[in-house]
Amino acid sequence: MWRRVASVSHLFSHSKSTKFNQGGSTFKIWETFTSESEIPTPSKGSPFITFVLGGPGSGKGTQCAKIVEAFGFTHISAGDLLRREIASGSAYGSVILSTIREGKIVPSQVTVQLIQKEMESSDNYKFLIDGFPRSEENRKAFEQTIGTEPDVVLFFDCPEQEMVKRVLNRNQGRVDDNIDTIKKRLEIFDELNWPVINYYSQRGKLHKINAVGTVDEIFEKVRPIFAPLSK
Ligand SMILES: Nc1ncnc2c1ncn2[C@@H]1O[C@H](COP(=O)(O)OP(=O)(O)O)[C@@H](O)[C@H]1O
Ligand SMILES: Nc1ccn([C@@H]2O[C@H](COP(=O)(O)OP(=O)(O)O)[C@@H](O)[C@H]2O)c(=O)n1
Ligand SMILES: [Mg+2]
Repeated sequence: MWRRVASVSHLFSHSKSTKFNQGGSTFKIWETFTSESEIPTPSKGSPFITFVLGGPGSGKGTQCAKIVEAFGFTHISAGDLLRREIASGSAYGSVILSTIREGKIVPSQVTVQLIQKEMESSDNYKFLIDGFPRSEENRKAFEQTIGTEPDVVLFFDCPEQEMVKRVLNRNQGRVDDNIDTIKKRLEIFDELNWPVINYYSQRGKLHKINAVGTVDEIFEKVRPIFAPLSK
């Protein structure tokens, strides 16, 4: 199993701040530009962790598949792990299912344990953790249990209308891909996601990517972030 050896500092040559309103409060996020940010050098023996954030239908899973192909990451989708848990008939299955149906967030303890098991059973050291953390609670639980922070955080920024259109056309038979659940998921995303984004933005780890365009166009914005890594 891998063990974290040392953290590497992150240098960002360029950043700007943007103000936005959320629930009546004003937040300021520091944006870093993907083309001008540097990522730490990964080494075998310590995990290189990328969190992949974005609303439902923003294209996280689709871009993860491209990153895996180009850069040899192991893709761990929190949603897929939870759906697998339901399908396996586990004791947590029914509570996970009703939580997903309501568009809410499964208790972090459950999700982090599933992610930890996947990481520990992998021979790889480069991980894409997709759809996680979806809340500050998720983020803190990961840090406490795994004992480390991500090296890179991607945020696929997509307008709501586009996300709704994509989710309704996804056609994977998911219980949460219907208009009622999508509305709830977007509300929860809006409420819980921004503090996480803000946190990583302030730590200089956030790469915000405009998720509108073709899959290939978006991947061309992702590619330079990982270019220093070999497959
Ligand atoms: N850039 C894109 N333009 C149009 N449709 C897309 C794009 N990226 C992904 N999709 C489609 O949108 C749906 C949601 O994509 P997915 O990768 O599952 O998003 P997420 O994991 O963020 O929910 C899928 O049907 C996918 O094929
Ligand atoms: N960290 C996470 C990730 C997903 N989930 C649940 O799983 C659902 C589906 O997550 P997903 O990542 O597969 O969804 P998409 O954003 O890919 O559409 C979420 O709406 C939550 O109900 C969670 O509770 N906690
Ligand atoms: Mg997904």
